[in-house]
Amino acid sequence: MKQYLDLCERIVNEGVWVNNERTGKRCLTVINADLTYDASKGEFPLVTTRKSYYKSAIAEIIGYLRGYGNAADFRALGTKTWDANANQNDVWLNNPYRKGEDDMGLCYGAIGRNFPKPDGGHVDLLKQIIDDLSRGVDNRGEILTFYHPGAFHMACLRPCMYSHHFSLLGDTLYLNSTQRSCDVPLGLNFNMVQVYVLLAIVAQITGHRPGQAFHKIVNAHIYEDQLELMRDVQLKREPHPLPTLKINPDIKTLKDIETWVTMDDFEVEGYQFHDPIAYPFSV
Ligand SMILES: Nc1nc(=O)c2c([nH]1)NC[C@@H]1CN(c3ccc(C(=O)N[C@@H](CCC(=O)O)C(=O)O)cc3)CN21
Ligand SMILES: O=c1ccn([C@H]2C[C@H](O)[C@@H](COP(=O)(O)O)O2)c(=O)[nH]1
Repeated sequence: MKQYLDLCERIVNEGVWVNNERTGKRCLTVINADLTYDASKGEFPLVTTRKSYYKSAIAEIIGYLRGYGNAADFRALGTKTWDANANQNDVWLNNPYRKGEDDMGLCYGAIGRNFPKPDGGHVDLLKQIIDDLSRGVDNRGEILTFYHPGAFHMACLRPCMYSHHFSLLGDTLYLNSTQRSCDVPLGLNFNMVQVYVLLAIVAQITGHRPGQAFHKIVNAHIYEDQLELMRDVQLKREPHPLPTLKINPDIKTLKDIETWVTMDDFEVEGYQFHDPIAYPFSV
């Protein structure tokens, strides 16, 4: 929690105003932040200085792992967070590749689970990684990437947290996740949860102990219409101790994640939080 609040303070104190053409808004911005979550100690990185909707965040990452490319599938899993990008952005609404209501196009898991090969066909990057890690193999390239510049024109948004690199040391699993662009009040609140859950659940289904997750952010920003709430409300609050996350131990395979897992399989214990803050969202 301290590293999140330190990043927010740093943006407020040292950030530089940058015009963003896509949203038409100005963002107070810093470059480079490195956050670490220690899953071996069960340090679940949940924001406590406002109510955090962690089930919604977990639904997003499970949807990516399932290869979803449709906001209705995300809603069925428990999050409405893709509705706006799928259905309210004029550039995407006018894109000839958009396949109707709720389509998000080729992004996130829709790419990573079905990555096009230049010589034809596709690769399921996640399945390859799970198969290797389950055999105790780390080939030093266990990278789940959602980043395909050749598909950007076929998606509602480029992936923000675009790369997840797994490593094995003995029986401990590590994760390095990289994010190119980060909406710190809204997105990061979710992304921290997602990095932790990704490490914890992949460790669980491949039979390893979760170690540390290293989360690299390149462009970290606060939108102009979020600044006052962050500076004058959220940053004035005292954080509570971190809660712990319990994942249903019956989840044992990638197939389980793909077929029956719901948000009821994730329980947070000991979550103390301050009142909700409704930050404006930029489509
Ligand atoms: N501008 C922007 N910021 C983001 O963080 C973001 C995007 N766009 N587009 C793609 C996804 C969608 N994400 C989102 C979208 C909405 C919320 C949001 O509204 N969160 C509220 C309520 C969540 C709920 O009730 O489920 C929050 O208070 O956290 C969070 C992340 C993260 N991403
Ligand atoms: O997981 C996510 C997804 C999105 N974001 C934020 C970061 C930016 O504010 C927008 C995306 O805009 P771009 O113009 O494509 O950079 O969404 C996030 O923080 N986390």
